[in-house]
Amino acid sequence: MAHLLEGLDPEGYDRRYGDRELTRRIAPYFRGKGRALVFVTLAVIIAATAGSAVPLLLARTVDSALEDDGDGRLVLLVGAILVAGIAAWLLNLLQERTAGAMAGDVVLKLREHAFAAAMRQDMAFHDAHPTGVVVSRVTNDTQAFATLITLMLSLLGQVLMIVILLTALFVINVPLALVTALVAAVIVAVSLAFRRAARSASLRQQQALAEVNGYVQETLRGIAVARNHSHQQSAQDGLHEVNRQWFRASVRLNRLFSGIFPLLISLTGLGTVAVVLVGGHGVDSGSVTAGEWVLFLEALALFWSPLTSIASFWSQLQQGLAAGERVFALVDRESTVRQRDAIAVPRLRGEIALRDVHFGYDAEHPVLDGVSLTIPAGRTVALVGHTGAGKSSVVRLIMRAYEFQTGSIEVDGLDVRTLDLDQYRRCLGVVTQTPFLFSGTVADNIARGRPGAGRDEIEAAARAVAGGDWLAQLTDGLDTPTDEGGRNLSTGQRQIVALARVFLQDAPVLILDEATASIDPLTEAQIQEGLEALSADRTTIVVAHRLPTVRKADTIVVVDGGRFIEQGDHTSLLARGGAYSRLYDRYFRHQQPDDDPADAPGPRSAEAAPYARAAVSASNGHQDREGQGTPPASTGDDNANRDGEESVIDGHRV
Ligand SMILES: Nc1ncnc2c1ncn2[C@@H]1O[C@H](COP(=O)(O)OP(=O)(O)OP(=O)(O)O)[C@@H](O)[C@H]1O
Repeated sequence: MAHLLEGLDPEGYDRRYGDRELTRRIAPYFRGKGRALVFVTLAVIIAATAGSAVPLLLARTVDSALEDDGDGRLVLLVGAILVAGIAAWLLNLLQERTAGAMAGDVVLKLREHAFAAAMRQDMAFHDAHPTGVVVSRVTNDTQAFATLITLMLSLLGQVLMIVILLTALFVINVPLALVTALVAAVIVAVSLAFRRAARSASLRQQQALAEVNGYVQETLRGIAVARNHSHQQSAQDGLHEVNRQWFRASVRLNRLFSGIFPLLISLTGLGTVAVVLVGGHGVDSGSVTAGEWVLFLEALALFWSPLTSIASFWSQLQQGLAAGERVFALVDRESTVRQRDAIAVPRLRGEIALRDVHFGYDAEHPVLDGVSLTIPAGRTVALVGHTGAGKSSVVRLIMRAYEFQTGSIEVDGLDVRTLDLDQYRRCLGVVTQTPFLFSGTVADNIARGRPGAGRDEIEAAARAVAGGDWLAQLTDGLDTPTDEGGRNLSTGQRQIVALARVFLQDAPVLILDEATASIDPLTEAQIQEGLEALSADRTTIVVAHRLPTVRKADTIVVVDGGRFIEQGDHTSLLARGGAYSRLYDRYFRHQQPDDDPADAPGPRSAEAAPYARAAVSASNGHQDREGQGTPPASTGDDNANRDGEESVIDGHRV
């Protein structure tokens, strides 16, 4: 059977929880529900007792009729059967309603916890685990786990009824009760043996379903790419693959369940034959009354349902337990971004220092190789370099999206790992290359910068970017609807909305990853205007792709192969005639139609190239290193400059 499950491994953070541990984890979700629990338990007990009374009274009625006890007694017995039946039905109804409400409440809380756990994970987690798979845990698995509650109660009622009836059977006739108990024991033993296999098969099936969810979600998110590159067939093939895994897991589960039922039915059939034979013999010899014989047969029929449904319960029960394991694995997963302390940071001045920071997304591939940089509060630093050099990784570390391996990052002299993470992140205004907008309106998205902000504050933030002129390009100004992700807005417009959002947020530190996608000159001018206004009095770190941003930065840091190879301002770096000068010559200069002759690249005299902002310092600690002078990602002429380029070696302190 192992080949059926090839390629379906649990996710890295999955683990097995024992039943006891799962029970311990679920118990807190019932806090404050003591009365409801007591009521449900009592209702289950009374309903099971009333339900067991029905066959006992029935047996008594048969004997009474045969013994000719009189009509009055018969009517009394029939009335008692009716009352017991109605009581059992009514209590079961009330019990199920109360338990249903309780289960719903548990789903509410569990789902919120699972969602919070997914939200607090580091970006490495989200890189490794497709969104659809995580969504499946937060939605489907929480629900599947909560159905356990109603299932357990129903099982409890059934088992209780079996215990009451079996006790009565032993009191009435021990040999016949032994035959009945033996049949029941065999059925339960077979069901229990089936338990382990069913649980692991259910787990596999749910994993496979989550894989399908994840694949479909990811493919649909990238639908434009799939279409543009005629990837539809390969996308379909990919679905076929994950769908086959789900199919194999489902077939295995189905095989397990389809095998168990015929076996259980046959066992019960044999048991009935035995009770008929032994009971008939007992009636013949006078040791058993006809009513008691009927009771034993009736009991076996009554047992059959709960005993066999123990097996069918297993299906849901195992699915519920497996789902619980998956939910708690998510809740228990520790983010790799770990804070050692939670120092309050109501407001930062904005001085940022990286000291000998080493970082890799995984252990085998170092991305940042001992980078150091100090940015005084209120200054602007532009990170420039070729695609994959490590620019975005630097800002991701400052944002605490990933954990760095060694070195330190300090803000206002405090180790970033000791700060209250939520408060710290609120101090960072982040604008990514293609900002994500939520469905709603442009105003709603700006308002996310400061929840609770009034309309006038939102309007003021919108006007702070290019005087609000950009609103005229939208169909409905601030009330223009936005699709999920902001698909109905251009990349430039999305960046403007994100800038306005940061204006409202009024964060002391601004982190901007400039769009590499082409943006029309008007929008670019508006973004520049907004950026200038925003960065005026706050620390700004820009992953820069545009000349105006680079030129205006207090310090430009050239990133190459995970190292900071040059730092200085535009004029001084041009004067050096090094890596920046070549970047400028081959990339940035072309962005400026009216080339400033003063900007012509090439070595300059030291006097002509004073390093501006002496307070900004950076060093990579790697002297005399060969670099590559290739242009950034968006130039489109990467290959032309990749090879054979002399590189500047620069480990100086500014
Ligand atoms: N989430 C990730 N998981 C694993 N590796 C990554 C991840 N993001 C980036 N990398 C790798 O880290 C290196 C640096 O990437 P980074 O995004 O920092 O470069 P960049 O200089 O910002 O490039 P670009 O200008 O193209 O955005 C690259 O080799 C890249 O492949």
